Amino acid sequence: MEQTPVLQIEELSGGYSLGKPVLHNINFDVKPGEMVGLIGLNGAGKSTTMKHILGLMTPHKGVVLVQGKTRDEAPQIYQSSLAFVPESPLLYEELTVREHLEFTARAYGVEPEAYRERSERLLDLFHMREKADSLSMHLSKGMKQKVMIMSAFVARPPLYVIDEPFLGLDPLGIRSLLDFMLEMKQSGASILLSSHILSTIENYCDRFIVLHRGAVVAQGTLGEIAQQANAPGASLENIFYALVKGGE
Ligand SMILES: Nc1ncnc2c1ncn2[C@@H]1O[C@H](COP(=O)(O)OP(=O)(O)OP(=O)(O)O)[C@@H](O)[C@H]1O
Repeated sequence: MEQTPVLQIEELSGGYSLGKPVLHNINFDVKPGEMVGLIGLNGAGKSTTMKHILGLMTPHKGVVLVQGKTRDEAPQIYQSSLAFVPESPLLYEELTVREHLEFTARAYGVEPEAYRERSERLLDLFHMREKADSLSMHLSKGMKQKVMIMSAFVARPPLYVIDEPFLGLDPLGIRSLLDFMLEMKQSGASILLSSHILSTIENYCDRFIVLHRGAVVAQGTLGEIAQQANAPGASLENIFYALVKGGE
C-alpha cells in the first residue's frame, strides 16, 4: 500500500523576489521511513527549497504540505512536525549545550523522562558529555554543529530537514550522525538531507532529488537516476556529473 508522504512539494516555484524565481516547478515527496538526498551544485536551490519547506518563504506558485497540510492550514502541526539542522550553526552564545537541548525539548513538548533519556544518549553518541555544561560560545565549530544536530534529534519530529550537516564534523561525528539517522529512519522518521559529500550519502539515502538551476533534473533511487542520466551502474558522483555537465 502507498504510504502518505510526510512531505509533499507540488509545482513549487519560488525565490527571493517575485520577478526572479530561483525554484521552477519543483515536485517531490518524502515518505515515512525514507531518507532522501537533495543534491545540486552551489546555487542550485537546495537551501531555498528548504527555506520554503520551513515556511520561511512564501511560494510564488504551488504548495508545500507537511503531514498533508500547508503551513497556513495548520501552523502548529506543521511547525511541530519538523526539525531543521541548518548549514551553519545558530546558537545562543550564553546557553550551555544542555540548556540548548532542554530549550528545544520544551518547545516541542517532549516529556521530561523522554528528554532525559534522549539527551543522555545523544551526549554520549556525539562525544559531548564533557562539554554538556559549557557555554556554546566556548565550543569549537564542529561541536556547535553537533549541538544543532542533537537539538533536532532530541525533538524526535516525524520530519528532519538537514542542510549539509557533515562539514566541520570529525569522522567519528559523521559516523554517529549517519548511524543515528538510520535509526530514526528505521523507527519511521523521514529525512530530507542535502549534501555535497556524494560518496558518503550514496549508500545511506533511499532516493535522490537532483536539482540543477532551480529545477529537478532527475529523481529516484540510485538505479533510477542512473537510467535517467544514461549511466547505468555508475556511482552517485558520476551520475550527478552526467546530469549537470553541459548545463554549466
Ligand atoms: N538571501 C538571498 N537573496 C537573494 N538571492 C539569494 C539569497 N540566497 C540565495 N539566493 C540565490 O538563490 C539561488 C539558490 O541559492 P541556494 O542558497 O538555494 O543554493 P544551494 O543549492 O543551497 O547552494 P550551496 O550548495 O552553495 O549551499 C542562488 O542563485 C543564490 O544566489
